[in-house]
Amino acid sequence: MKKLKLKVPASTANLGVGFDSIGMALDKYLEVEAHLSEDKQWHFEHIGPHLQGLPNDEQHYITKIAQTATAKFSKSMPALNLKMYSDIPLARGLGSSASALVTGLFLANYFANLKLSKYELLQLATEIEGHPDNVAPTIYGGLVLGVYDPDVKQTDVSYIDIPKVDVIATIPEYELSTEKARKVLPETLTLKDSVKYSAISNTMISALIQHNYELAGKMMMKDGFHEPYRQHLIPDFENIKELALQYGAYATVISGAGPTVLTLIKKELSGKLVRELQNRFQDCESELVTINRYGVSQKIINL
Ligand SMILES: Nc1ncnc2c1ncn2[C@@H]1O[C@H](COP(=O)(O)OP(=O)(O)O)[C@@H](O)[C@H]1O
Ligand SMILES: N[C@@H](CCOP(=O)(O)O)C(=O)O
Repeated sequence: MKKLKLKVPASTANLGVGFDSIGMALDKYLEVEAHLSEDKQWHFEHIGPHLQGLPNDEQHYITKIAQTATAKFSKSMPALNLKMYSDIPLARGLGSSASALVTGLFLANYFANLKLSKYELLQLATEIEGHPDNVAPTIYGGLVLGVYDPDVKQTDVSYIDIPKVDVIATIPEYELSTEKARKVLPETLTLKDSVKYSAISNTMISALIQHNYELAGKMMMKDGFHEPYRQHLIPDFENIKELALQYGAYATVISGAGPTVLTLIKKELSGKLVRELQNRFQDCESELVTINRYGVSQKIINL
């Protein structure tokens, strides 16, 4: 019997101005061990606090994704026995659903023998998710920029060096589903505003490439695509940002759809700030997170 082990990273999307387009993989993981189920039924064992309450049968999101992927190639997905552990809190803006989606696709790829490359898996992942900002870094690692064109179902991605900064995630104890946080966004933007915010986004990326973190940070905090509409859903956001900027942060932005708040800061200053954030915002968990460079990893074990 063969067992597949997956280690699937979390991600932080948007980085302020890169709505639905920019994301970075983080060293927090969904870890999965899977083998064929003897009784041909799906079984899930969820370990740790974050996965409690998820279904333990074929209603599971991961099962549905695996079945969707295999059906697309006219194959059938065998039932699996899965053991999962995660340190990615759900519905906090750290890409837990993208990690689950990528898990489902990698399981389908291996157990239904689809033989898809990472590039092809990314195409599939983005087609399901609708935007590549979480799934692309989750699959490839690092900082990824991407665009999905639904008319031709094509995703193109590009990479830049990971920023040489420390990253602090301030994670509230309450959940905010991406679905809810997308409902507060406007349907349209004027041409004038679209030009302004894409110019800000372009400048942010160029500054990141040049390791000019002061300018990149300044641009990140000028977002007009999503942050102004979502801030009211995260009552501590402005106070966290004010404190971080007092402590010398380059930028503080909403991570993904929130409610996690992400701060980029010089390595020399991050320790002091993370302790102060923990002290001042005791209902949140503030932690230093490192950037994951390699994306999802998989190992096959012969039992
Ligand atoms: N490991 C997982 N297995 C199954 N479903 C998951 C898993 N992780 C996340 N999900 C689903 O995704 C939802 C959270 O997705 P979402 O609102 O997009 O937030 P985020 O992706 O920012 O954590 C969860 O409530 C759950 O339904
Ligand atoms: N671009 C999306 C990203 C959602 O990320 P998540 O981690 O909150 O699922 C959005 O901002 O809606």
